[in-house]
Amino acid sequence: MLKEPIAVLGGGAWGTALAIQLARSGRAVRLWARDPAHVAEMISDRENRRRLPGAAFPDSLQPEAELTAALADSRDVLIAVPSHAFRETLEALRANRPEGLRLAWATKGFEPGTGRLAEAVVAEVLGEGLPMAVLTGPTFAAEVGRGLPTAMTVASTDATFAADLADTLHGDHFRAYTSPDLIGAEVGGAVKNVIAIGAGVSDGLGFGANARVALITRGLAEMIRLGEALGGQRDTLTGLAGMGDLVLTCTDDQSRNRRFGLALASGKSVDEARAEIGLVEGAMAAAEVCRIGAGLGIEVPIAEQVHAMVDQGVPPLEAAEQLLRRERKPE
Ligand SMILES: NC(=O)C1=CN([C@@H]2O[C@H](COP(=O)(O)OP(=O)(O)OC[C@H]3O[C@@H](n4cnc5c(N)ncnc54)[C@H](OP(=O)(O)O)[C@@H]3O)[C@@H](O)[C@H]2O)C=CC1
Ligand SMILES: O=C(CO)COP(=O)(O)O
Repeated sequence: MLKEPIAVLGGGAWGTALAIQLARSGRAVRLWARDPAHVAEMISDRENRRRLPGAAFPDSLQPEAELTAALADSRDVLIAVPSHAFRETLEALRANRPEGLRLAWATKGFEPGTGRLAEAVVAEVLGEGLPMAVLTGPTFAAEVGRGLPTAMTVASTDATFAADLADTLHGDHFRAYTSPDLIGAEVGGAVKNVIAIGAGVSDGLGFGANARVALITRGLAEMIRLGEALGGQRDTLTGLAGMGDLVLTCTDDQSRNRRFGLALASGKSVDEARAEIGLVEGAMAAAEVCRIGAGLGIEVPIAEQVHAMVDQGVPPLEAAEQLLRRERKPE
């Protein structure tokens, strides 16, 4: 087990839950958040009351307000900020780049506005050749914070880095599976959020269990088509990082993406739903899934209707009817 520190960048629910899980192994963890007042609260409370209340910090977890301090003795860095803040965080990291950097991220989404995968953004900002890993899978932060049984995927281009991360995360109630398929893992985590908005809308409109499962299954088909075309593997997309996370997010109200869909179906506007729920990655990713699909000549009909509702003001019932009116075709 590695004892050298790891820095977690991002003091949201997920950065905090992962920092706690990494620290449960006894490894030193520096948790950096951008707001010094928030960090001061975490230092005195020994928990993140703003974002993950009730999950006590293990002794080896140290909140940090200064990025330079968080990175001073950590060559392993895990980014857990939202996708819209990913590039900016990489740029801050570049300015303080540790010697021998190995970079992981737990962000789920494509870069808003460009549709780039996170690994492409990493290569652009930090250069090629860096050991990279994605932490993903069906993992609600609150449940990880409470120590409830969880399984996740650690996908990496570097087998040693994957093994080091998985060893640190793995524990009595936590199973970390390794994979070499970074792209499949990334696409699964980004696309499932879009489909979960659709599942929330469907349930909110009262469509029932048949429609929900039809969306999940046909959503998986969209995810696999897109993921394979981008270079990901089918096994990854039908595993924890793809189907697992898709089912979790489409079926449980802990999901913000699902709740956003429920809110739209109840008549709330996109802005009202966002204000109520906070971060909704799928609302940003829908346009990017459509952009990537169009570029590759791949059909993504569910993502298109989510994009229409979120970005073009199409009412939920009309979007659902568009999907139902599509031509009959072989499965
Ligand atoms: N929550 C979950 O269960 C899971 C989340 N994820 C993914 O993790 C990522 C983060 O989500 P989550 O932690 O839940 O989000 P939260 O909404 O809980 O928190 C977002 C955090 O990001 C911080 N942040 C926003 N912009 C910046 C920035 N420019 N620089 C630094 N920090 C910034 C916010 O800081 P501030 O508090 O100051 O606003 C906040 O602490 C998302 O991509 C999500 O899909 C993945 C798996 C599970
Ligand atoms: O990614 C998640 C669980 O795996 C969290 O999903 P939400 O962002 O929809 O809450």
